[in-house]
Amino acid sequence: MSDPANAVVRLTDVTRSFAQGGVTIDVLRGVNLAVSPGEIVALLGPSGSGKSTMLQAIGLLEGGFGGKIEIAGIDASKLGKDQRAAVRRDHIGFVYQFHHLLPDFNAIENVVLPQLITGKPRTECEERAKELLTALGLGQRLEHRPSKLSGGEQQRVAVARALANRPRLVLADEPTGNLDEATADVVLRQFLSLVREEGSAALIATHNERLAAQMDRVVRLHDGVLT
Ligand SMILES: Nc1ncnc2c1ncn2[C@@H]1O[C@H](COP(=O)(O)OP(=O)(O)OP(=O)(O)O)[C@@H](O)[C@H]1O
Repeated sequence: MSDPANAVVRLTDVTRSFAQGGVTIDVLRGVNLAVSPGEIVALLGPSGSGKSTMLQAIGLLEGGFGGKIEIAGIDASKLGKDQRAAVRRDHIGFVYQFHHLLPDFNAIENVVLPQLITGKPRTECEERAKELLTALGLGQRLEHRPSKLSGGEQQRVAVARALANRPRLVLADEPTGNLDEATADVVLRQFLSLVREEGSAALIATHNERLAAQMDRVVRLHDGVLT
């Protein structure tokens, strides 16, 4: 399914090591991956295998990586901090295990804020926020603050926020890991269906084989490489 010619993200021999207490741990030992436009890829691997480290690398959140990371054809290893932030803003949406919503803002406002940064008029941002939240079944929760939402609802707002700027790539780190099994199923189904509708590509880290089976492709991180 991957087409290396127009990959949304391409990793070539990506490495990452951490030095701790005089010992060096090689977490990523030469990761290669290409994700096609619109493709949804599950990233499986046991705890500590480096899934979060890999997502942080792709999200251009941290330096210190070896190899090459290209996002939408842009070689990120050649970019400075501000340029990396611009690539992140223009092309990437994130969903984390914990929602990280702003507690003093309601659902709509949490989805509007990342859009305002791009300079879009507020009314347009609000329309987009409403559209996404309604598609996720939150049409009756638009004005609720995070503390007034259930865990599954909070996570759905986080999904809407990640998709707000129409990213070409969505990165998700255990997006339903904090939810009970039944809620996780519902939220993941809605998440995948919206990502498909929007045409974004996605790389979703999970421990859960059953959830991974709902995605287009599964890659496994083991001993620092993908299999
Ligand atoms: N900043 C850091 N400094 C030192 N070691 C780190 C750092 N970040 C991650 N590690 C180490 O890298 C390894 C991989 O961690 P990572 O969080 O990427 O794994 P993971 O597969 O996401 O695990 P989990 O599924 O439990 O979240 C672990 O051994 C971890 O201790």
